[in-house]
Amino acid sequence: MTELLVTGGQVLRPDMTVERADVLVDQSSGDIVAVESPGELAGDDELDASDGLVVPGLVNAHTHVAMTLLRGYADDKPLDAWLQEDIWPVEGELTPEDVRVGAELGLVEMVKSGTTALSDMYFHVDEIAAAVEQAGVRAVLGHTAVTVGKDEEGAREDVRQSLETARDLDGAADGRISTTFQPHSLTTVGEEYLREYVPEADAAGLPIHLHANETTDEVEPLVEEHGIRPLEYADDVGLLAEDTFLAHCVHVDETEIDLLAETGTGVAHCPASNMKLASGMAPVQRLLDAGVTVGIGTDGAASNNDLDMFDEMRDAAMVGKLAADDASAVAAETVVEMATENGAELLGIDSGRIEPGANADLAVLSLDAPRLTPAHDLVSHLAYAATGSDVRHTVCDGEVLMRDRDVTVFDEDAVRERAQAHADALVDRASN
Ligand SMILES: N[C@@H](CCSC[C@H]1O[C@@H](n2cnc3c(=O)[nH]cnc32)[C@H](O)[C@@H]1O)C(=O)O
Ligand SMILES: [Zn+2]
Repeated sequence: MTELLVTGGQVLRPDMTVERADVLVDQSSGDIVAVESPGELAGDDELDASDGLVVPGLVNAHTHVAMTLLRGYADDKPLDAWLQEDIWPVEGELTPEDVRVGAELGLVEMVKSGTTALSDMYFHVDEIAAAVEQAGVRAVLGHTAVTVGKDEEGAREDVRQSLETARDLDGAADGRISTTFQPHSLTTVGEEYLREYVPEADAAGLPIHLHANETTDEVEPLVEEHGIRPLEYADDVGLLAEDTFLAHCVHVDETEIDLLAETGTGVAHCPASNMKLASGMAPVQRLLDAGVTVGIGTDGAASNNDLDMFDEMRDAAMVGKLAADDASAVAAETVVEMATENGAELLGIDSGRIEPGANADLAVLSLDAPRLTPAHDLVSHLAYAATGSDVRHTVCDGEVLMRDRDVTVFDEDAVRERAQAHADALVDRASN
C-alpha cells in the first residue's frame, strides 16, 4: 500500500468549515483514509500544501470536452443560429483523431484548474474515453443522439449507438468511466424514439443525460405541439427519474420545478453558456429551495469559452442573484457545494468531499496570490476570487495528475501544438 500525505495546508471540510489538517490518501484504493491535525499522520510520499487550501476536486456536470477545438471559432450568436450555421457544419468534419486531440486539450485545461470529474456529451466517444483514461480523471461519458434531419434508419442507428456506447463503456478506465444514455434534447430527438428507447435505457439500468429548457425557442414549439410544458412532456415519456439529470433548465415554471423535485431529477446549471448565448437566467435558488440537486457545468468551450470551474462558480453565484433579484441568493457556500458534492451526486460518484472513505479526488490551491489576500473567508475566495490558475496540485483516484503546476499525465506543450494543428486543418476542411 502506497500512501500519499497532503500536508501543511488548510482543508475545506464537508460542513464548509476550514481547518488546519493533513489528508492521508491510499493510492492503491484511491480513497481518503484519514484527515487529522498536523503532525499526526505519515505517508510514503508527500504533497506540499503549505500556504494552501485542500478542496474537493471540482465536478464539471455538463460539458462537451472535445469542443475546445472550436473555442473562439463562432461567437456572439444565439443557440439555434450558432449550432445550425456554425457549430454543426464544422462538427460534421470532425474526425475521431480531432475528437481525441480536442478532448486531451480540454482535459489538460481541467486538470490545470482543479477539475477531477466531468459529465460529457459527444460522439466518437471511444476517443474521449481513451483521453480520460490517460488524464486520470473520472468521467461520465456517452454518445449523444440526434434524430431530427435524419431518415428513419439513420435516426434509429444514432439512438441505438447511444444505448450501446453506454452499455459498453460503463466501468472503463478501472471504473473511472461510467456512462449515460443521451438523447440530445427534447426538440432534437423525436417523440417516437424517446417512447421506444427510454424504457430500454431504464431496463438496462442506464442513467440519462440530456439538454432541456435551454431557450424559449426550444420551449415554445413543445408547448404548442403537446399542450403541456416541456418537462411535463419529458415526464410523460419517462425521462424524469432519480438517475436522470438535465443540462440548463433555464426556462422552467413552478410546475416543472415541482416535477423535478418529486421525481428526483437533477440539473446541471451552465451559467456562462446561458449568458453568452443569451439563453436566459436559470432560477437556481428556486430549484435549490424546492429540493432539486443542482450541479454546475461549463458546457462546451465554444459557448463559454473556458473550462475553468472557478469562473463557473462565480458566474453561477452572480447570475443566480440577478435571477432571484436577491443578493443573498446562491451564496458562496452554495456554489461551492454545487461544484463539488452536488456535481458528484449527479455523476453518481463518491467524490466532492474531503473525508475518510471518499474518493481521493482533490485540488490544492495556493493562497499566496494578491487576489486571495486577505484571508477573511476562504469559502468566499473559492466562490468569488480564485481562478483555476491558483491550483497548485491536482489529485484524482489517489494519483497526482498535476504537481506544482506541472501536468504529469500529458505533455502539455505537445497537446497544445497538436490541438492548434488539428483545429487549423478542421477549419480549412469546413470552409472548402
Ligand atoms: N451533432 C451530432 C451529435 C450531437 S453531440 C452533442 C452536441 O451538443 C452540442 N451543443 C453544445 N452546446 C450546446 C448547448 O448549449 N445546447 C445544445 N447543444 C449544444 C454540440 O455542439 C454537439 O453537437 C449529431 O448530429 O449526430
Ligand atoms: Zn451542452
